Amino acid sequence: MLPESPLIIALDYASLDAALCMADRLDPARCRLKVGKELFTRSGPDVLEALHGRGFEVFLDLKFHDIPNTVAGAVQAAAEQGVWMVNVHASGGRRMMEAARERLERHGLDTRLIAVTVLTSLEAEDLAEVGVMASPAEQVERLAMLARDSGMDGVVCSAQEAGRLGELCGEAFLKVTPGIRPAFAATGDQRRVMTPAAAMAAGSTHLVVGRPVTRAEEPMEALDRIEAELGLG
Ligand SMILES: O=C(O)c1cc(=O)[nH]c(=O)n1[C@@H]1O[C@H](COP(=O)(O)O)[C@@H](O)[C@H]1O
Repeated sequence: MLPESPLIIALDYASLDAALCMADRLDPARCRLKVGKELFTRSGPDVLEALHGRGFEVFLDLKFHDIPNTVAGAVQAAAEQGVWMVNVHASGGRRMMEAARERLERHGLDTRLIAVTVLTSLEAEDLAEVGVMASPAEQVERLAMLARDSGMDGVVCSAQEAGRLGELCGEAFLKVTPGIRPAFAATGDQRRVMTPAAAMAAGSTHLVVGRPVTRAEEPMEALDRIEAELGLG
């Protein structure tokens, strides 16, 4: 792993075969991989074993959100399968996040544990519809501070919020930012987006990139262009 590579490629595929086909075109020295809900629900832990076997570090993105005991058990199960990072929803609250942290510590598991703040697909009107009257930026700040105080290693947020969170929660607090759109890629369903270089300049520690690489006609070329933009490699 290039220690300086902040890139996490989202393997959002409907089958293990399709996911491994893409993984085989990527290089574990140049990126980490993210396994999300669709792929994991279809393939189960086999996908983790297959990716670990190919030398990739994996972010298991299942965004757990449930009562504390249930989330702690799920986080433990993920960590015991050797994943590099796992996440929960910060809106699950302090006791849920603390239970997850405590469970990892009790079992000596060093998987990074981060919390999702406000999804990058949501805008102010969407929050208002679910009864959150704060702006996305305010809600992200509130949830990030709660996540830090509850023992999380960092948060998932939009790059637009990463700078402010650096001031509030410190540089070492991880800011994992999806909604990354290089100039050559379509925005799609994302709302709060930024280019890779702008996202790093804004204070992101890791960039989650999905379709701009995985749907590109030449995924490696897309990765090359992002690395060039970031001055990597
Ligand atoms: O937790 C995430 O990774 C995540 C949080 C969020 O707020 N927004 C978001 O897009 N994601 C994930 O980041 C990836 C973005 O993929 P692309 O939009 O294809 O680049 C998807 O796998 C999403 O599930």
